[in-house]
Amino acid sequence: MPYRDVESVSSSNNRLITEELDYDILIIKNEFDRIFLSLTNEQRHIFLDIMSDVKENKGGVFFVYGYGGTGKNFVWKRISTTIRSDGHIVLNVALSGIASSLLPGGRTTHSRFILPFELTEDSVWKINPDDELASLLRRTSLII
Ligand SMILES: Nc1ncnc2c1ncn2[C@@H]1O[C@H](COP(=O)(O)OP(=O)(O)OP(=O)(O)O)[C@@H](O)[C@H]1O
Repeated sequence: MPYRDVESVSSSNNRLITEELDYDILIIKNEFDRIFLSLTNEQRHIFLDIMSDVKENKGGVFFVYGYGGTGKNFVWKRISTTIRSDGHIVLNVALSGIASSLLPGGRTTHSRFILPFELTEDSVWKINPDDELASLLRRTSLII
């Protein structure tokens, strides 16, 4: 018998990873189909650029700018449903609680990454490579 992959064994015991994979794929796929055809050309370009890096595991960083109501959250929903319907992990975070509630499965950045409340220019975020959160980050395809 082959040895079991250490990362996959620890993943199955990791509450944070289990939570992030605990989406109803059928509901996600329905949501995906609903949003699929309605992206504007500009939204489609953003979607394809980001998804291309995600699929090739390139580790890119994107900054998407747009006035209020121009459809940024709409693109995040489309990207999130695409990644989740493939059984992968996307973490949706925002600085404020209200903003995070607009994102599918959203959490505040402080809560998700267990950041210190008092942040200064010199703040350093430490994470132990053996922590559940570190394993979650290793399994994560995209952070929005
Ligand atoms: N391609 C689209 N097809 C249909 N509806 C869309 C599309 N893009 C955006 N919308 C709708 O337009 C409204 C505003 O979009 P959204 O909330 O994504 O904008 P936003 O840029 O994230 O706004 P804000 O910056 O204020 O949070 C929403 O009701 C959204 O469902």
